[in-house]
Amino acid sequence: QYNYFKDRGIPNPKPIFPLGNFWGVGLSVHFIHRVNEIYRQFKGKAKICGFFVTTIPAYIALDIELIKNILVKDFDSFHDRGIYYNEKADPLSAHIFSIAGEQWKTLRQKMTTTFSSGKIKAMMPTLNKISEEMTEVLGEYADEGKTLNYRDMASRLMCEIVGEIAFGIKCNALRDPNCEMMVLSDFLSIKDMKQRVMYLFSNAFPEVCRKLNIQITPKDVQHYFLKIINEAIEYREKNKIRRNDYFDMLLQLKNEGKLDGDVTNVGRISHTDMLAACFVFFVAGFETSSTALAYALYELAVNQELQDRTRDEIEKVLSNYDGKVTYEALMNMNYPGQVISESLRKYTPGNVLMRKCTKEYKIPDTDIVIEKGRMVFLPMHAIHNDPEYFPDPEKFDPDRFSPEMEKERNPFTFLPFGEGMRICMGLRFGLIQTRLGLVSVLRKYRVTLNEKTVHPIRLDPKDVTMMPYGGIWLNTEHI
Ligand code: HEM
Repeated sequence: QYNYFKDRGIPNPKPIFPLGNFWGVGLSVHFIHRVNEIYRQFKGKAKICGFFVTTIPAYIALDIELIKNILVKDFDSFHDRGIYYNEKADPLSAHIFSIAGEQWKTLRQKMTTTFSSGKIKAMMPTLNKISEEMTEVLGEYADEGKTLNYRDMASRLMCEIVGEIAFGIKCNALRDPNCEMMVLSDFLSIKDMKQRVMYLFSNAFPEVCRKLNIQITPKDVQHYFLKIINEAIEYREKNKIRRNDYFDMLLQLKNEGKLDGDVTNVGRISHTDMLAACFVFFVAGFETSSTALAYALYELAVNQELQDRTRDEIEKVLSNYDGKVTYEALMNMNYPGQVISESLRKYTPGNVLMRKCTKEYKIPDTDIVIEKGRMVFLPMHAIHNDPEYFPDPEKFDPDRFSPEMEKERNPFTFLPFGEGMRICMGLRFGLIQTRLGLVSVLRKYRVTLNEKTVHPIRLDPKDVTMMPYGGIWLNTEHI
């Protein structure tokens, strides 16, 4: 089995039975560090290399042109992510991030309009109310001179937003770090060994697992989310409640097949689609946005000059909007936007993009043929930290994203939201909520590094997300 790549003339790091190239991953080595090591070992020597997830061969694309082809030009051969889902046994798993083929295409077409700028604008009053509550909580920490784990606070902010916007409930995460949704969010880290083995197994043998009706969403998570979503559907339908939130839009799609004010009828979504669409907001939007915000604040705490510049730019832009944090004001915040981009570069929350080969694929100008069914990983965190594309990659430098610098760069070297037909569906919303978080903190407070933070940051190897070991502890001072 371990001769798979050798027989095909494709370079690969030496595997050792039975874990292949996964020894230590999830225990002493973070998954992304192993991928980065392999990228650095073979980059420049080949367009693609192989590695073994236990005994299963998978690819890592090393060449930017090949990455572009996989994501865009040859999408036809790579339209799925190869993630296990099971509509019947595990309805929450069948969300748009995981589902495949025609089923994905139809649902994506129906759901695209839910993230238009007009729809997000309508959600701004709710977002502003939540950010004001966070500002109040931070004020209490500032008054008492207590340090705060901003990695956790960023998650609590995003949890509160997801609760209100996607589930129509107030989960009180800003005041209560142990609220149910926050506690359950732990499953996203896949730290539990049994859960990790289940993920590996179900993605390696999806057909077997489908036949056996294997459920990968933990039972307590499934129970909680099905309950709150079904209750909210019933309550809103019975009482004819209308609100400007994502949940309302999904209800419109479920019941009418189109959104209020839209002319085109895109077709109704099923009840199961609705359940999974609420859940995907949590799975795809919560951890990513909070990671981007927390690391941006960490870097600005380390570099006070950058923090002052960011704050000045925020005030300058807001002065054109009567000091109000509107959708347009957030979209026009160029430098704070660059700070978020730099955070997404250095700490890329979606650290590898995944594609499953859905139709045999010959890599242009080579003899290499990728078989149908094989997984290909696109190592975006490694590319974002490659000195060839981002000189001195350890340096946090938002000027890398000035319009002039961006023009000079191959756009496929910076893909924090992915690219092509499966690009992040919540991109605009993700940017808005992250910028809103940054603005809300910096307008009123100065953050400085507390000695409790492990500095420089080390990732927690047991976590699949970009979780900093020990948290990001910052002091909060009134401006
Ligand atoms: C800063 C915040 C965010 C980042 C960095 C991010 C990143 C990503 C990445 C890397 C992907 C994979 C793209 C690919 O494979 O080409 C993705 C997909 C996705 N994201 Fe986001 N995301 C963010 C926020 C959000 C939010 C707020 C939502 C809200 C629902 C969301 C929903 C999705 C969905 C549904 C997909 C799957 C799209 C599909 O397969 O058709 N994301 N995101």
